[in-house]
Amino acid sequence: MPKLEPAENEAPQLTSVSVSKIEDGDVAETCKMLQACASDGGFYLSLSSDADANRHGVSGRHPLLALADHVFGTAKELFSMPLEDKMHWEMDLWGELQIGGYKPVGKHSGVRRGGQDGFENFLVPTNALLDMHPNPNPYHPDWPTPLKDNLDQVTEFGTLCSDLAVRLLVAMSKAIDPPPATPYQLCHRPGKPSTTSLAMLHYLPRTSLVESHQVGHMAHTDVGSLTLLFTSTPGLEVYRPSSEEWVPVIPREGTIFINVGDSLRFISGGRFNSCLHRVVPLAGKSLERYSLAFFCRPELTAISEDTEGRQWTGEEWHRAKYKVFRATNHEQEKSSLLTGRKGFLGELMG
Ligand SMILES: O=C(O)CCC(=O)C(=O)O
Ligand SMILES: [Fe+2]
Repeated sequence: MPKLEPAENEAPQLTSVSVSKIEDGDVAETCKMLQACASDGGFYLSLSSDADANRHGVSGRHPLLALADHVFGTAKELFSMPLEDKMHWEMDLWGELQIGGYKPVGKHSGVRRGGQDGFENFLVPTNALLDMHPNPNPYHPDWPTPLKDNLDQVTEFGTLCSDLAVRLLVAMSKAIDPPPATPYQLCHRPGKPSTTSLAMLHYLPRTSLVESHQVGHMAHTDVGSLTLLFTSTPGLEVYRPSSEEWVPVIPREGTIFINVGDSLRFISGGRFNSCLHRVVPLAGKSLERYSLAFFCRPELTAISEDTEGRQWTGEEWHRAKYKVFRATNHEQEKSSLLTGRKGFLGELMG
């Protein structure tokens, strides 16, 4: 008998850990995080706690959350621009690494077989924000107005996300037994060129503008090392390998979701699992969804080995993976690049 989709209130819980406990060196909390990386490949990270109230002032609200609110505002302004204006920044015009620019709805496969995706996104390469050289992508000084007007906050948000990702990598490297030959953070040195990027995503409500075959976000594992995901709207699901079921990620106040990508799976010698996830359509037709995803990715020249012993630089893996996002379902099924499993697309049934 097919497994029932779990109702929200009986969802098998994904692990939740507190950032302040991890940063205070709490061994049990850090082990919980490592276990989640090895099993589901993802976990909730709570940024708010009593300890944070002391650290960050009376409100106890982590500065990253306040900045995220601001960047959501920027994203909403940006996506409300006319399509023809947004297309000036179409990601293919921007640069061949596809770590910057605008992706219109329907460019990639979607969550239903044979269909297309149901979201638009705008990617901001953090290299360009911090104006690094050499830069893998041409710097595009002429940002869309909403981004230009809020560049300081967006830059600060990217910097804080990057700091947090690196602190998590440090905690992981310290706690894992046996310790890695190269601590994970040394492949993610801030200031070194990488494909690290910040994505603003907008899942459109199902109106006449969005065809019925343009739905959600296909099942995939992320190309990089750690993804920091911010959203207040459900829709994201994680595939739990141990029970072969999709588990919903339910947004919680003061909490973000972290997932392990392919690069960290490789760097960890396969001890971590890359989180297989997808975004399914919302129940209400008129609902729309915004999310922010900070993709912490290894340095362009960092070398890691996949589970079949093949070596990749950060850049090579990135290029191989992006090709498959645009392939047909038939092509995608032939390799394990997209979902980590050959012949498994994890599409939404029914
Ligand atoms: O929007 C989301 O919740 C997930 C986005 C995502 O998985 C991605 O862009 O890689
Ligand atoms: Fe993803």
